[in-house]
Order: sequence, then structure tokens, then C-alpha cells
Amino acid sequence: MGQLVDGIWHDEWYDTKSTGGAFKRDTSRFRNWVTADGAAGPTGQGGFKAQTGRYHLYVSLACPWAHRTLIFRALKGLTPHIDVSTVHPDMMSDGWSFDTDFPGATGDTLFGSAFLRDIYLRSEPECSGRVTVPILWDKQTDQIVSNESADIIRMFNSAFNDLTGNDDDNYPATLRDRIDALNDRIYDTVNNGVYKSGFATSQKAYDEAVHPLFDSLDWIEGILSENRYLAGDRITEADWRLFTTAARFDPVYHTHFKCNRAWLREYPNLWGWTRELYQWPGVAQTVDFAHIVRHYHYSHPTINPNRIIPINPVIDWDKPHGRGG
Ligand SMILES: N[C@@H](CCC(=O)N[C@@H](CS)C(=O)NCC(=O)O)C(=O)O
Repeated sequence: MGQLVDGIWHDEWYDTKSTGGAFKRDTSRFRNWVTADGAAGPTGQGGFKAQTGRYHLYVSLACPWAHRTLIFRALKGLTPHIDVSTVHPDMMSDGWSFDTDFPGATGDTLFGSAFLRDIYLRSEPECSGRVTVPILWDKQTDQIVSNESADIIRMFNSAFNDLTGNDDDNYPATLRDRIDALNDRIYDTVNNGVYKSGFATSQKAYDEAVHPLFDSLDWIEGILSENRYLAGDRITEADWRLFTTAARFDPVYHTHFKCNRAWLREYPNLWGWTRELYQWPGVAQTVDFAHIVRHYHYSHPTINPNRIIPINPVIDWDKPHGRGG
């Protein structure tokens, strides 16, 4: 675990001393957009036209943010158009590595690099900041397009439609206000809330994260008791963004990150909804519990210094979800 400062790797854990024990997530650095015609997107530079084979995705199968991009790649028929390299689940003193001695860790299939930071340095030799997955890489101009998963799933949702013929819309214009409001609360208190709880190094910071997390799970349970999906009767981006956290909740966050007021599977509607999304065509193939369980317990020495992988509950992900009847 570490970060780049002016192109030099520094091996250091998250700084929580300056924030009273609270984990603060950095904003992502590369914010360009692939668009259908190559025009600039909402942020960054233009010049990234949607083309088959041009872009490459770097992911960790453990990471909930990278997982979103794999789900959108599957749902939107992008698998033949965008290839993928998968890092090793153990994130050690050199950060994410391209070691291949774990099933499903592919190495860097583009350049054969040793570490994920080599991809950042290839794009920007004097780069500063955290070395995170996912990364969307442009083979044509040899640079990172984006390292922000929220943006990458929006690009995947629409930019490649002419190539794939898939116009399923997970961010429909009529529901955008609703989706944005859901995303705001769920990002802060749930997707990031589990990390804020788990990485807190003071009681106060933990308390300030874990109570809003469970308040939000109660609120979500209420929504899902009256609606099939978060924004109503159709599935949207808001559901997929929550799903990757929900899938990791009982295997990891409940125990490892001390999010243990309840198990996710104690919320009947949220648990049924999570299984429905897991069982959605193409999605189970993007979920890898071996990477998920291994990564968190192995890579956070401040939380789990002996790297013992817990036994974990046996969860029947394929049990009929009972939603929508
Ligand atoms: N805002 C980013 C966050 C990505 C992120 O934090 N990824 C984690 C893995 S779950 C990571 O690579 N962390 C490495 C680090 O912080 O050094 C996104 O959503 O794309």
C-alpha cells in the first residue's frame, strides 16, 4: 500500500492522523471520457472515440469500484470490444501487482508490467496520487482515459451503443434526479461508508461512519419493500452501484470492517434484491469471492496483521430471490 509522489513510489498507509482518525478518499485524477464521436465529455479532454479493441480495462476482482465496470462491460455487450487485465488480490507494499500466482490474476496483458503503478507512470511519468483500480486505458494514444469508476460506467452505458447495438439505458433521462439523489447518499454512507468504518483509527470516526451506514441500510430496506428496484420498477445504475458493496457485505465488511450491527442477509428485501442482481444474466461471472475474501483480509495489516482468512458464512447466492412476484 502506498502512493506516487512526483513519479516516485512511497510505501505508506492511509494518513488518518491529520483527520482525527477518519479515512478520506482522494478524488480521481484522470477524468476524460470515451464518447461516441470523440467529442469531449463532461470533464477532461476530447479525442477518445468509441472504437472496438481500442480500450483496455485494468481491474481487481476484489474491488467494488472496479467490479462496477466489469458489470457494465458484461451488461452492455462490451466484452468483445474491451479487453481486461486483472491484478493479483494481494495489495502489498508495492501496491497492486501483476503477479499471476492466484487463479484469475492475468498479469498485465498489454505491457507485461510488474505493478499497476507502472501503468500510471507510463501515462504520466511525474504522476502523483494513489494507484487505484479501475483504469480505462487508451491503446491508441498510450494513456489513461479515466480512473473513476462512476464515469467509466456512464461511458459504457451509452458511448459504445452504435458498436454493440445494445441501447439498454441504466441512466434514463426521466430518472436522473432520482438516481443522482440515491447515488449521493449511497456513495457517502454505504459504498464509502464501509471503508470509512473499517479504516477509521478513532472511535469517533468509526461511530460517525457506522451509524449512517446502518441508517442507510434501513432506508434502503424500506425502499425495496415497496419497489422492485431502487429507482422504481426498472433497474438502473443506482442498483448496480449498490450491488457491488452489497455482495461484499457479509463475506467481508460485516466482520473485517466492523460493520456488524446486522448481516445484510437479515434484511429480507435487500437480501432478495442482492440475489436477484447476482442472478442477473452475465453478472455471477463477474463476482469472484476468492479474490474478494483474500484481498481484504490479506492486504490490510493495520486491521488484520496476521493475515488470517476467516471461515466465513456459507451463503446460497443461487437461492430463488423471490422478488417481483
Ligand atoms: N474513485 C475511485 C476509487 C477506486 C479505489 O479506491 N480502488 C481501490 C480498490 S477497492 C484501490 O485501488 N485502492 C488502492 C489505494 O488506495 O492505494 C473509483 O471509484 O474508481
